[in-house]
Amino acid sequence: MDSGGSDESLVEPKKGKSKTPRKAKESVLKQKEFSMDSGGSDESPVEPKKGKSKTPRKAKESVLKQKSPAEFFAENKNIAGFDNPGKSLYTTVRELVENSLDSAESISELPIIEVTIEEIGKGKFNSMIGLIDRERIDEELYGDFETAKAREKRVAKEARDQEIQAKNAAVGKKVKEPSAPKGMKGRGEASFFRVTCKDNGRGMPHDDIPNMFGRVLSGTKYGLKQTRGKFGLGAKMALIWSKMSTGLPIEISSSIKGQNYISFCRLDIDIHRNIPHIHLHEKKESTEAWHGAEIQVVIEGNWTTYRSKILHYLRQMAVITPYAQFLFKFVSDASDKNATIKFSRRTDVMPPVPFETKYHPSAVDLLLIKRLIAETSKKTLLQFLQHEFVNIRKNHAERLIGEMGPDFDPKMAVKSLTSQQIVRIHQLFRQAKFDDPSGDCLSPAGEYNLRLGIVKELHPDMVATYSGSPQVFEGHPFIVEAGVSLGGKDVKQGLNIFRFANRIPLLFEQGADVVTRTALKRISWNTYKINQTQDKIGVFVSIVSTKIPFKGTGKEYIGDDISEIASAVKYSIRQCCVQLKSKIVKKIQAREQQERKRNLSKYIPNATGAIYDVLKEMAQLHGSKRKHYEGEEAEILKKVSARVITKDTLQEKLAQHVEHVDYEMAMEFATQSGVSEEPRDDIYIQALEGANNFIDFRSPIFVFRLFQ
Ligand SMILES: Nc1ncnc2c1ncn2[C@@H]1O[C@H](COP(=O)(O)OP(=O)(O)OP(=O)(O)O)[C@@H](O)[C@H]1O
Repeated sequence: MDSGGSDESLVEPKKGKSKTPRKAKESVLKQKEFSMDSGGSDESPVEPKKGKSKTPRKAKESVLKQKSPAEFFAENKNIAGFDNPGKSLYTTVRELVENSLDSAESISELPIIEVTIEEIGKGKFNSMIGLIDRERIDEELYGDFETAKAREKRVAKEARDQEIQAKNAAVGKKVKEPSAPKGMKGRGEASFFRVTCKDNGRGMPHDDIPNMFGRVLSGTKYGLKQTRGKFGLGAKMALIWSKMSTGLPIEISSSIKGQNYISFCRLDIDIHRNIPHIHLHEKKESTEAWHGAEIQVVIEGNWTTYRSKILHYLRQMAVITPYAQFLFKFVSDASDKNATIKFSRRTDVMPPVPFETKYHPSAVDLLLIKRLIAETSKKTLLQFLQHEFVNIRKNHAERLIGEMGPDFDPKMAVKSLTSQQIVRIHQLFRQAKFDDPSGDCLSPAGEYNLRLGIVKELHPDMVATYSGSPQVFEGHPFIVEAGVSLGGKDVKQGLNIFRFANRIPLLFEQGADVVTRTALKRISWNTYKINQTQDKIGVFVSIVSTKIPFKGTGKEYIGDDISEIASAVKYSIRQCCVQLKSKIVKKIQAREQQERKRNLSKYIPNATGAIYDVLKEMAQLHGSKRKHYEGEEAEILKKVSARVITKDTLQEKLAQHVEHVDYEMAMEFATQSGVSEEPRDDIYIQALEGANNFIDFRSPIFVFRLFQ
């Protein structure tokens, strides 16, 4: 429990690097600077004073105060996706799962992730924190207290409602869910959950763990790299929420490949100072060869209302990361609520690991240029331009320096640049033209994975996918991939939209998202023979980038205001629609033709009857010499008289002909709509023995002969 900030357990945050030397550049722990956050250093020139400023002021509201980032996010937790207990349970699961995926992928390990949500009853929770369960004494104090009169009224109303429902059910009308009784005051009983997430990822350096989990805005993913995490916030928000709702600390176990111990850390966060507050931090002997992390946090939540969202999230995550294995468990004292769901790995093909890239000159602002100058190891301006940015080669850098003016020189010390000179560089970066960043550093899900996911998830009748080439917004490369499906199981009529950003499923704030808006407003589905309201349309769009322009830190949607992204999304969806259109048109044509042939069969008896009557009449005329026929006609009439051609033979021939045409149409139909929908024919491989130097693949309708 929170010991109220005992000094012995406080870890002095280490700026930037931990003691342990690390090789991998991308895992260097960084913290975002905040003026308030002095990191506990005594040299800090301005000690933030809580409460009052020196100047005496009368008006209370004008008292100057500062907040730490942890305090800010604790007070505004909704902007990080922690709006209410249910949503907080969902966001906690997703933050932990996304960290696990990032971690396993960063070492090219096929992810194996186990998520357990254990429901903790009030009694168990109280005993965990050493609180004695108390019986209610004064019932009237409680929000759910009802007077005898109110109870009577409620029971009568419930009885009336039940009667109406029974009547409705009897006449087949839709039965409404009974609403919760009104008039309850208070927030009701809280539900508590222990959330555990275990992975087989990179693990964390022992000394960095406290800052990674106990200092808001610290993480290893601030560089320009496609990662799910970005803000250095998610895990800390789970801890802040646990501190706010249960007061319990977070527990982290971690081991790095080749390490012979497991780091264990139990900590909470000093919200006012934004530093970790360590309860226990130790190295345990390890006998197993496990590497990865296991994070455990106890929070208030609401499983009933967010169950489907959490499962939906995991299912969609399994769609976009089919190379990962997820095991989800819900454990409760009520055994009928228990559930175990395994999302098995469906492919071993993992997209390549995205790599860190440098800034594009058009993506930097003044502040960033200053930071890059302060951090660079390069000595001269020329080296700085050439090595700290993408798409500036040596001679290009020289030309740019020439353009900056007479007080610039390729050999000048980059650290000696004045503020004005930096502004000049910035101005030139904005005006000059540079090649677009290549997008090599990105790792999209891939058309194959996307298609696999769609087919697995929706079992559609038709699907088309498209993978766009890298594009750029504000100097950041991005790639859009899309899939459009028609039909399938559990798909509602109209548009069913599935959004992914840096391989994270986005489930909330759908209405304002660029994908939803594009699909709803900018695609004229009719043009592609798709009925926007009647057809069951699945629209999948996955965007990857070194910077996903999420609205808010909750990573719930991408706004519709970045024209480059909006038009790339539109283009990708349209490309899928174009592919679908040709399939749809052919399918319609084939179906119409097939229909025509079937109609023909229907008329065979009448048609043959009529023809045969005419032939018989003609044969009689020909036989009685009242009319003379020659050649082929005479031959036919002779066969009619000899009863070689009868009504039955005619009918048979006509039926055979229609059957034949129908078969051809069916074949064409099968080719167009995919073999999976048609009965399959076996094909046979000829035995290898024998003198032949070829292998035949035989089917009733074709033979493939492969020569050796
Ligand atoms: N399961 C894990 N395995 C390895 N490292 C982890 C794991 N979970 C967290 N970390 C480390 O802790 C850091 C902080 O995680 P946190 O979730 O707070 O932020 P983030 O993932 O960097 O960004 P975001 O707030 O956008 O999710 C990460 O950058 C990562 O280095």
